[in-house]
Amino acid sequence: MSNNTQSKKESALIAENGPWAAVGEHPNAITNRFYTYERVQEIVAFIQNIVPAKPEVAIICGSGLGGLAELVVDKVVIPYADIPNFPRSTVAGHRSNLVFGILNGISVVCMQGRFHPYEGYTTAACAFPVRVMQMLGAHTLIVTCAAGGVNKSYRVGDIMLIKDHINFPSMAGNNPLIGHNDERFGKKIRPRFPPVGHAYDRQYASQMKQVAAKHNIELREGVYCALGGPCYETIAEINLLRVLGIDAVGMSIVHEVTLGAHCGLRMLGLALITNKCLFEYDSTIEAVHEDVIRISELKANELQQLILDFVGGIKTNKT
Ligand SMILES: O=P(O)(O)O[C@@H]1C[C@H](O)[C@@H](CO)O1
Ligand SMILES: Nc1nc2[nH]cnc2c(=O)[nH]1
Repeated sequence: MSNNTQSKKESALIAENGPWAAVGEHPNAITNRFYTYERVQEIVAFIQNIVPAKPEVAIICGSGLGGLAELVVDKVVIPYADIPNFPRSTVAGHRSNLVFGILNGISVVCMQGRFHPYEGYTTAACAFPVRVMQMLGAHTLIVTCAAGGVNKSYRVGDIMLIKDHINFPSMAGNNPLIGHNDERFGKKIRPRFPPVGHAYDRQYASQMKQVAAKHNIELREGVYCALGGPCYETIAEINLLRVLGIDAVGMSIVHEVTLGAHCGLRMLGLALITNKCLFEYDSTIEAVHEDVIRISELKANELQQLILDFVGGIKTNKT
């Protein structure tokens, strides 16, 4: 059936039966109807056939930060393209691999490449791999990303521990949990209205601060906000974000953390400040993705050191 015929049929259905016939037609609801619990189970079974060992920690690598996965030993690499119904990353600085193995003594799975809404994926599609990784056995999710520094005191190359986030897409009605709430995702019953006020684990945050202090790495702590992208921000937008108390701005993480909270993961977030945001109209510097990747790769070692040490300190969960 052509798209046109399909939408004519849907319109006729709504005209005949009222607006409730459209329930479930939000793009995220459609995605969630596709990535059902059973489909996630199928993907998990496919992966377990290749890698029987359970990962404990899931790591999502941000722009230019995929090198972390190279530190994994006893590695098994599964290209996204080989996994049934798995999306592919289309952005420079993001490879498209799931990397399994051991990182500083703990079993991990790394997403070497993430999905962003500006690539054309719904936020539900961008985030659904979090459910896959949780179902594979992960109890912890570490999200990393490149971000622009909104806080005027931040410098290029700073690493920010994410204390909290502002999910602008969700505030505008684009939350990855829109649609049917399948209570089976996660170990407990997952609620229709999950709390996210403590999505970033406070104990993990203080452990990360200790790791940074040990390595003499200055760690900022602040609020990350996600916008839809792919444009970088206007000067007026940056000034607005600053008034709102936002420290760093990016185009990812928040939908992943939302699903992570829904399925009960303990989470830690790190943003690498790859560029200073524009505040002044007479400034001539503009953000460019090539610079974002260059700075990420330049500072990757520090970020990797932090994560390596941090995961080494996570108590193995044998339950
Ligand atoms: O995947 P992350 O959030 O690290 O990537 C950021 C946001 C855009 O994808 C890109 C812009 O340069 O970097
Ligand atoms: N939205 C946004 N994302 C980024 N990712 C890296 N730098 C930036 C930035 O300045 N703005």
